[in-house]
Amino acid sequence: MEVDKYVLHGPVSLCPLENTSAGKQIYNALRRHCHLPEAMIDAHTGQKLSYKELFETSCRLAQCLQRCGYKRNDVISVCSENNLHFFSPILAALCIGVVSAPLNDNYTQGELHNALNISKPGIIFCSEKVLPRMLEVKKQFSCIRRIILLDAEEDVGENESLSNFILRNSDESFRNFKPLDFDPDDQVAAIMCSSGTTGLPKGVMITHKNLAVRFTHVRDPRTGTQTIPGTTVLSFMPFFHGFGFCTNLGYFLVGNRIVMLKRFQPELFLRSIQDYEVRSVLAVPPIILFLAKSPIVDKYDLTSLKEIGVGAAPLGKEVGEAVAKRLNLEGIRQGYGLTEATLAVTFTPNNEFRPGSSGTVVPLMSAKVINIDNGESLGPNVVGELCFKGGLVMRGYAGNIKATKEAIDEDGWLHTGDLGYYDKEGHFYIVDRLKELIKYKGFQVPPAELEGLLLKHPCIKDAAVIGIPDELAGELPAAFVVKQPGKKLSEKEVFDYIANQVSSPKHLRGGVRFIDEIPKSATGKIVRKALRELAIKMNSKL
Ligand SMILES: Nc1ncnc2c1ncn2[C@@H]1O[C@H](COS(=O)(=O)NC(=O)c2csc(-c3nc4ccc(O)cc4s3)n2)[C@@H](O)[C@H]1O
Repeated sequence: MEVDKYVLHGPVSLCPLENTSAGKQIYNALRRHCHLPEAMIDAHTGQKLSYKELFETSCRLAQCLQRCGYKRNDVISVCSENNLHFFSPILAALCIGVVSAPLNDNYTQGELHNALNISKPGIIFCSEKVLPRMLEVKKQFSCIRRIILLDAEEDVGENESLSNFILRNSDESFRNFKPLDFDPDDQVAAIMCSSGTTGLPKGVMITHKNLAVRFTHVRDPRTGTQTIPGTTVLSFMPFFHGFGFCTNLGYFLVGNRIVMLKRFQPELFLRSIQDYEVRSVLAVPPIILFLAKSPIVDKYDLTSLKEIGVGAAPLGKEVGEAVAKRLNLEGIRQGYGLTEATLAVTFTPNNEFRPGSSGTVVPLMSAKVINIDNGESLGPNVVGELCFKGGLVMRGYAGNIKATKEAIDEDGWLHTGDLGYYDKEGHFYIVDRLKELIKYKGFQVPPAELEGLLLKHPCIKDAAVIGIPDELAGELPAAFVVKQPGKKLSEKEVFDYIANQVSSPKHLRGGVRFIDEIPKSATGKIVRKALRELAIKMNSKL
């Protein structure tokens, strides 16, 4: 173990790290939970999926994929709003070493094109809502051999419904299906979209080993009550994002009763907690702000709620304290995570609530805070870049060795691009972001992606995008634009130009500002700090 006195190590894991694939672990867990009547409940319709149904559907799908010639390292994609069967193909893929590439169901065709270029799936499981876009994009990808509808009762054109795909490609011999054996450290389980510290979205390769480490956390009683089979949890984070993806896999492993929302709807969110007597929920800061401020919260009986976890973006200390007081909780469990490290790498351990802190290092991980000028490890209460090492760190970015080496150094330390510090008791506090990444309501907005689109506009000579602080959303994407000489262009035209090409979180809600020149360093990098200061000055004149 690292001897540097300023390296912090997570506590000894209370659950043994199983050296088997995540697929085998999930298979064995689902089989164990077959007596539990409810795995997932759709809060919109009341429709239920039992653990027996989830287990059998996943085994049947594994048999289907094998019969369709899918082997280890082949890729499937799932592109759908949260759905009862979102995870069935993913659980099947985990069992046979096929890689899952979940995609944002709100992606435009252009965004889907970029993402599919990374993962190149053979089958896409999508919802009827996504199908039209997927059919258009499919024309440019010869690798895509099938599109299967997760939420259709019957086939749609030549695209099979999930039930018909299973009917036509599996039989009762699925009961003999057994997950394959392979080295968990060697096998990629999922490719998740993330832009990392800079540039365009990349494909984060999460291995079976990464998931196995996460699975030790979900069974660790120090991480909360979600560790108890049958505990009812509310799940509404997008399943395609690392936060929702990995937490739900953990819920299945434990045998939780998952009440699912397709997206956050205030009344349904509160009514679901009340009616299903939800005990635990994971959320992003905007939802915590809602719980702190909305008058409708008092209309519902939320006394079943004993645990709220939050992460993916900064949470104001006062907001967390206000919600804990309003809901009669000891505190809000904060976690800090990134897609490149599977899920949370720091987390509020049992009953060690520190307002404003994102918790302590999780088991099987190590952390250090480094001086960004000389790379030296820093002691407590000194701000520097957060770095993490251990079993949660991704394999790398798919097909991008250069970006991988920029993120993970030769000693295996993941450089997060986040600034923070830890106190004398090892509680971490996130202070700011070194990296370009903008977080709008917990969603990633890569400036480079929007800058690339802006530079394609005939009236735009140069452009830069930054995040403007916002109490509700965290940050709002804002553009600085240099017009081509003699060209006319309005702020609304720029806003609409971007909005027509990208999904909602990337819209320029922070505004569009025209300037004569984008500030750049000697190496041609955009000086975003100068733009943040300019935005403050310009706003102060509004
Ligand atoms: N707690 C936090 N405070 C401040 N910023 C936070 C943060 N967590 C992520 N971030 C920011 O999001 C960036 C990463 O964005 S990302 O790639 O989209 N990934 C994520 O945001 C991400 C992936 S998993 C995950 C979490 N899992 C959890 C499980 C339990 C729990 O209680 C809390 C959490 S947070 N977050 C980080 O680099 C950082 O800039």
